Amino acid sequence: MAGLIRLGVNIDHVATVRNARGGAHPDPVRFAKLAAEAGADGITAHLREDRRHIRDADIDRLRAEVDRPLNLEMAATPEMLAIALRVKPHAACLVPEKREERTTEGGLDVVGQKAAIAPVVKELAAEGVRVSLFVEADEAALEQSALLGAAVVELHTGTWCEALVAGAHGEAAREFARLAAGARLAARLGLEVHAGHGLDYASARTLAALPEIAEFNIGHFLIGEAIAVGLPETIRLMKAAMAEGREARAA
Ligand SMILES: CC(=O)[C@@H](O)[C@H](O)COP(=O)(O)O
Ligand SMILES: NCC(=O)COP(=O)(O)O
Repeated sequence: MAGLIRLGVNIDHVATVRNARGGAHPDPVRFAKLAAEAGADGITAHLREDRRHIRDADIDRLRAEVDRPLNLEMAATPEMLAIALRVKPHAACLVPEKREERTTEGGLDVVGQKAAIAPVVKELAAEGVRVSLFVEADEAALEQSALLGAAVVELHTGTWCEALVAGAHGEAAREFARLAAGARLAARLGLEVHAGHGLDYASARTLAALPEIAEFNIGHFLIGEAIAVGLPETIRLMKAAMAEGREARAA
């Protein structure tokens, strides 16, 4: 039987909530520590070029304060490369980025952009950073990823997850078959196989059956669920604080 799949917890959207008010609360580093205590195998954070959620200082603190491997998601740009070489995360996952997108919309064009990606992979690897390429589960992308010298590919699961949520059964079945074939090919090419984007309990359960997959990176769903699951206790603590204030006044 294949070993257990590692879980990388993406804390981007703690920072999204923090930034909505421009203050320091909630703190993504606190959530990363809680995730680590709860069994997360790694922490993932995407430092977008527009800094819409995670910021440079978050990355520095995640590296310094959290006792789990940090997977830094980044565009393959000179600015991000300089940051990664300074921070030296455990891993760097190169992802495509568009300013106007709400979230990552697909895999990296490793074939069309190989000239730009190759030196980034090389420099990171030379500094001991494990390089992962976030790609579609397609033959050309996987073969090119191996040629580029990446240690890992993270298969983009977003299209499959969207089809599942929409109840588009035919498309979901085709996408799952593509992911399964991609995972097999990537493993044959000597790449470690990760998967992520849009995963929830149901899709993670289904995808975990693929024996080649070593790691999932999951964020948006986990943070959304954490708000729901954590709300009752938070309300209890707030009511207790309010009652204590009243009692103190009466005393
Ligand atoms: C690369 C990927 O699929 C995501 O982890 C990415 O970080 C999504 O970006 P947002 O967190 O900004 O939605
Ligand atoms: N690389 C995928 C990731 O880190 C989390 O993606 P999502 O669960 O926030 O969609």
